Amino acid sequence: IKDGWFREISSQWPGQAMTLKVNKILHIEKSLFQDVLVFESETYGNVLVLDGAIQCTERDEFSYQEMIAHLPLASHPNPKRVLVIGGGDGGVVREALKHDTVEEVVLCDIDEAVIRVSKTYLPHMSSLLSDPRVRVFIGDGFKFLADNEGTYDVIITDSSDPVGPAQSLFQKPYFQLLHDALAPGGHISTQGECQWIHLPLITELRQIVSNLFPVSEYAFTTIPTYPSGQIGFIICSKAVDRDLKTPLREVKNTVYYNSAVHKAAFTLPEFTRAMLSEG
Ligand SMILES: NCCCN[C@H]1CC[C@H](N)CC1
Repeated sequence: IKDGWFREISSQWPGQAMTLKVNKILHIEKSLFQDVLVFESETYGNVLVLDGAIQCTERDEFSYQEMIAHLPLASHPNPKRVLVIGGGDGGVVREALKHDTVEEVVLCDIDEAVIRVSKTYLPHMSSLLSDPRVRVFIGDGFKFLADNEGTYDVIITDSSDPVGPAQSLFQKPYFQLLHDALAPGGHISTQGECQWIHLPLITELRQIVSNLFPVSEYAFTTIPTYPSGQIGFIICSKAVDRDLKTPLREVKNTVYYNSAVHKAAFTLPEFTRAMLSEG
């Protein structure tokens, strides 16, 4: 932070950096896995930063949390058991609980510091971590998945970037574990980075999932504080005839997501569509 501005400078998005005006630094910590920073911004509320990358801000987090959760959940006929890998801030858990069919949400995040810090500084995201339908585990998602084959209707991987603790969550072995931990007809969604910056990675991910799942799609949403103002999602189904682009029911109490936005999210610009279809 220099002259009162936080700059999201990273080799992952060379030559560009989102900058936010800082009112007050609220928390700095080096956890077992990453550098944790929370600051109060002038115009985006409290901001959580891990290893220099913006994870969520109070002002725009709902876009990402709603879309990564409702795209796989609203297109699933009867999701009861949901698993969130990562997502220690609690935003995805909050969204999953908006589905009346959901009986249980299990969260597995490797870093207890993220959960602890979110409870203090991101109350609107973390408050439902204490809901009776929620169970929280601190540990490696890899191991958790391996111990829970054929169990979950929807598994959401709400991860940081493919550098540091989340690196393994962008590789083939992880997607195989996701596939095997799903109940029949299950869905996954994963944080799918940005088409303006990570198209080679996204292409690689699409190839991995198209060999594992009968149905796989890429969708994206707009979100001001992520690099280039948007973020994508890899959405897959184990059911051969499932249409992930069609919501099967309305989701109430959302701020970004609705059925029209659900369908539109899968409409890709030509440069992305072409790259992903060539593979
Ligand atoms: N719930 C936390 C969201 C984490 N996802 C982010 C996507 C964009 C990345 N540059 C940083 C993590």
